[in-house]
Amino acid sequence: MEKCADQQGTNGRAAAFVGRALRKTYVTGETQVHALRGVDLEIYAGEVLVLLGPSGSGKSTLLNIIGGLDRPTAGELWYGETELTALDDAALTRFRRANIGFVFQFYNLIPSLTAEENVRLVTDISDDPMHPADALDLVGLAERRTHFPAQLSGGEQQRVAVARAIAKRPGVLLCDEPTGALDSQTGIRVLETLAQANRELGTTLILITHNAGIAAMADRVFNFLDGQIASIAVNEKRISASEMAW
Ligand SMILES: Nc1ncnc2c1ncn2[C@@H]1O[C@H](COP(=O)(O)OP(=O)(O)OP(=O)(O)O)[C@@H](O)[C@H]1O
Repeated sequence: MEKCADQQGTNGRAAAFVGRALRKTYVTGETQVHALRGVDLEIYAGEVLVLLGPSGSGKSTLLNIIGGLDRPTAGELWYGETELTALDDAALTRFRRANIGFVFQFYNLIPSLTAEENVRLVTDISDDPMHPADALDLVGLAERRTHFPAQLSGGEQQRVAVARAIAKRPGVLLCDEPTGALDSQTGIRVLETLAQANRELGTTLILITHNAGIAAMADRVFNFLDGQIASIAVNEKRISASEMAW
């Protein structure tokens, strides 16, 4: 397929992702749910992007498609020079392994493994990973390397999950409600860690949240409504997680 997308964003930054006319329809028996109804998007390399919108508006569906966990029903999606929608399953899995880190609301750590061993699960199968101890150091948990998840607070467990996601040095970090299960102080600490990865590793950071206050730490905000991006807000100046109103 011819590449139809302009790879330079309006502000001159290179686009990490370009999507055109993305649709996703879930079919369950007789019922069809149109989760994405023709989404056009550009996501710039190195930006912090927040996806906001009511429950069911399509945010997670889009995040899963960007991360190569799912495929659109129609439309095309590019990552740099690669058309993701043209890849077979094996190639899409390779793309995901090489380029994407995920952080979910529930940390999904393996209870019988220490913090460091949880991170090592990912670094063992990556090409150019950080040392697991360095990734834990980056999220401020160097002293907790040998602790098991049950010996860590919720926020600390989420920071282990962040360390696990960034240890393979992914180009893109996708976070679905990463602070949804955390109190404000702990949530802010986790967001600071994510912002630090964006700053120090240049990782493109895409974050779903229901907390509109978090939008202030983004470069841009996609406001979702009924399976579409209804509007895009640009923050001229983004604030640090610690300055945020929760
Ligand atoms: N696997 C699935 N099968 C059928 N319908 C689905 C599936 N996944 C999502 N949907 C539907 O698609 C629509 C969009 O869901 P999605 O999870 O993307 O929304 P969301 O904006 O992330 O919502 P939330 O904020 O509640 O997580 C919803 O109506 C949802 O019920």
